[in-house]
Amino acid sequence: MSHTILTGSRRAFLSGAGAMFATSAVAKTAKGGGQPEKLDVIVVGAGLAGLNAAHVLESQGLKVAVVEANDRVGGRLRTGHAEGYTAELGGSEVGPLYGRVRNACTQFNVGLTEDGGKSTPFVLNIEGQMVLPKDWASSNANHTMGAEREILPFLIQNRLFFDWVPFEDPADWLEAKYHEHDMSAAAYMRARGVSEAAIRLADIDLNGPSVHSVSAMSIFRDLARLKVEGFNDPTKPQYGAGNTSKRHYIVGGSDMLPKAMAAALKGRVMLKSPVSAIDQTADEVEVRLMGGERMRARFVVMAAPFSAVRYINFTPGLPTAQANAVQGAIYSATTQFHFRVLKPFWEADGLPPSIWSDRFFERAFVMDKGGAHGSLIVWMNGDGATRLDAMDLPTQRAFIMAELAAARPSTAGALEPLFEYSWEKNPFVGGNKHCFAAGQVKMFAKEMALPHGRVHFAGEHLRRMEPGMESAMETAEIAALEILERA
Ligand SMILES: Cc1cc2nc3c(=O)[nH]c(=O)nc-3n(C[C@H](O)[C@H](O)[C@H](O)COP(=O)(O)OP(=O)(O)OC[C@H]3O[C@@H](n4cnc5c(N)ncnc54)[C@H](O)[C@@H]3O)c2cc1C
Repeated sequence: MSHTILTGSRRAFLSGAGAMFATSAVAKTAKGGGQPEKLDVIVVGAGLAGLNAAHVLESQGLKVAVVEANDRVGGRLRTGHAEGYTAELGGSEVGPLYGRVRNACTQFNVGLTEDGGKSTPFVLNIEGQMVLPKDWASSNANHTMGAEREILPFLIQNRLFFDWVPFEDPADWLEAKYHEHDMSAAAYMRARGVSEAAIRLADIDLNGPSVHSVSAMSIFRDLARLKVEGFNDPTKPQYGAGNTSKRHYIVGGSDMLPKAMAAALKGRVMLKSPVSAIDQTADEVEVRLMGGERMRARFVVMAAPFSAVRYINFTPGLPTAQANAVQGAIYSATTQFHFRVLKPFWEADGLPPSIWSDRFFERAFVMDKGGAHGSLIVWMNGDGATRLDAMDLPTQRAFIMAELAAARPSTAGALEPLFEYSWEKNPFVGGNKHCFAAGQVKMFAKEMALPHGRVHFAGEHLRRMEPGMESAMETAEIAALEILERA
């Protein structure tokens, strides 16, 4: 069997713009009867979590290898490039309190900028009507009730849940006294007299599968953390220009950071190497790759999302709470379509450029980058994206363009497709972020991150305090420290 070892050439290989890995970098593993190489730690997954765990462990002298299922490092940090346009298809905003991400940028010589592009004002497109935000309260497309009528559809979730957050300190969300809030966001709203029309609109904006499945605790945890970073005006959106807290973006694209981190590792980063099984004894762990290769180490950091861990066989099996957390994990699907704007369609109809809609495309942000007239990004979350994932992406794209034109005829002929990406269709990621379904915080949130013998867990899905990229870094640090205490 032929193996490619990425050692000396790895740095140049990884830092090449848009580098794609043609060969799996599996080294010194054995198939069948050969003697597998002994490592201190095998890290599964080359997202931020896996790469950060590998760095912390290497910095303490441990021998580490990273195995990655896909043909690239970075996981949910993924940047597309077209002439004059850099498209972030995954994580991009570096929050003001992302100490670990910011440190890593300094350590690995990756730049940060405040310039992430500017978004533009929205027009609402509800029940086939174009409604200016100032006219929403009196619009006949607005079926919400009483004081709700004043709240713009994309602010309903923020506005309502912000006032209901039951804990001040985001670290408190695991405490048993808050378990009574661990019910679906829809049930939570209903119990507080929110109209069905408002619940339906809140569902469109949710970054989770659906308000009917996601626990209110998932929303509270996010909002409590946002409050700490200074988001204290729920009359503004969390995203885009509405969020005034200082955010940064990675120069050259978000995936520059994981590429730099991978290039700086001493050990191997093995691409196209999906792990299929983890067998452990009291002394060591054997990791089996889908190709049949086996590797051994004293410990494993499992930094794959639970949506992918569910396809890995563990012997002995995971404890019940953790197995339930893996099998029951729900992820928010996200699909994005990026278009270059060929002509300023908003000048033709005199409406604000961006659109927030109850049609399939949900959100269409016009940004000031990507050409003379900027770009348009369609961003679908949750069940809305899942509904379309049965179609292949080109079919989805054609459908979305038709939907945009039906909502707003001036977009016809005004958009040139650039990129599209569905996170749910990536079987090794499965979605944008982990959410708890109703009842799951109570059922297993405390146990899901515990080590299973010699296997330690890391990744965004195990977040305690921090969100997004920072949570990947934080949980990796915890897993690495747990191992260092035992090594
Ligand atoms: C559209 C989108 C927008 C986002 N926006 C932001 C934002 O603005 N700010 C922010 O902070 N965060 C944002 N995030 C979230 C952020 O990107 C993630 O939280 C973070 O990158 C997750 O890192 P991770 O290492 O935990 O997981 P991942 O990045 O998913 O890495 C896991 C890795 O494990 C690999 N893997 C899976 N199964 C196996 C297997 N069997 N064998 C080997 N390898 C395997 C996967 O291929 C993957 O590379 C966004 C995410 C998305 C998708």
